[in-house]
Amino acid sequence: MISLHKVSKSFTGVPVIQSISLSIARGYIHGIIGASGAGKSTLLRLMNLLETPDAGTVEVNGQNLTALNSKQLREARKSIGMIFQHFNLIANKTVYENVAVALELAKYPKDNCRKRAMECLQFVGLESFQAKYPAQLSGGQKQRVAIARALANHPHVLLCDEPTSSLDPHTSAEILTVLADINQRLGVTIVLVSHEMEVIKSICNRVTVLTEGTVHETLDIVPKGIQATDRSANHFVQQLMRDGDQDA
Ligand SMILES: Nc1ncnc2c1ncn2[C@@H]1O[C@H](COP(=O)(O)OP(=O)(O)OP(=O)(O)O)[C@@H](O)[C@H]1O
Repeated sequence: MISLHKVSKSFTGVPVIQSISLSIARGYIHGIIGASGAGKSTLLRLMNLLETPDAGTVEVNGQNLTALNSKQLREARKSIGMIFQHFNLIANKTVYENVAVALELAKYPKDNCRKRAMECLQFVGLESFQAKYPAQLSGGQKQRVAIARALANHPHVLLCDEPTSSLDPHTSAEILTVLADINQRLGVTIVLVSHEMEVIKSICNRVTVLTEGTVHETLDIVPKGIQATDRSANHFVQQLMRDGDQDA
């Protein structure tokens, strides 16, 4: 579904992503974990070309994004939703308008906009909040609106950048359940960046461990934890799991 081939990115001459090749399988919930500054968010933003790679190619759903012009890229991005740690809602628009704006920008047929926006709000359980403003919502509700907006254009892929990091554990679990539901019921492939192993373990089928802009290891996740394929990766994952436990 997503294929990165030898992708590199530097900021002001400092390499942040170093020749990464990575595949995200269709239908998976694929976690990306690593220490602060490892390059997780940058890697995610390279998947929809919010960051332009200095080298390498990014393919999504069989389309080489790096070869597209800006109009073609705008079109391709309709099938790639994204949510963020701080929700990124528009403060002076209502809940309904926050979702509808994604449809308007994508030139969704005008007659169907209302129906589609309400469908998405219904999916996240917020249809009765349509006239409220973001400031009137809890953090979890704001993230649900952001999810509804990300779903509006029927994406094949949902990129999630620390979607639960601003939320309390209970709300965090609710949002993760919504994401698992989107994956299972709508068949959307999800990439989930988090620094918390507990978050990754709760819904991901696979995890990539990032260290200093390189892929340390990609591991399949089994219900009781992580199936490490080598001792060093196992050690690293155990360390992350201990850190996660301390956070909890
Ligand atoms: N737009 C930018 N301009 C300059 N430097 C940047 C930019 N974006 C990221 N960086 C730098 O790239 C490095 C990796 O950042 P990134 O946000 O990808 O890491 P991360 O693993 O997601 O970290 P965290 O868990 O703290 O969010 C950091 O040193 C960061 O300061």
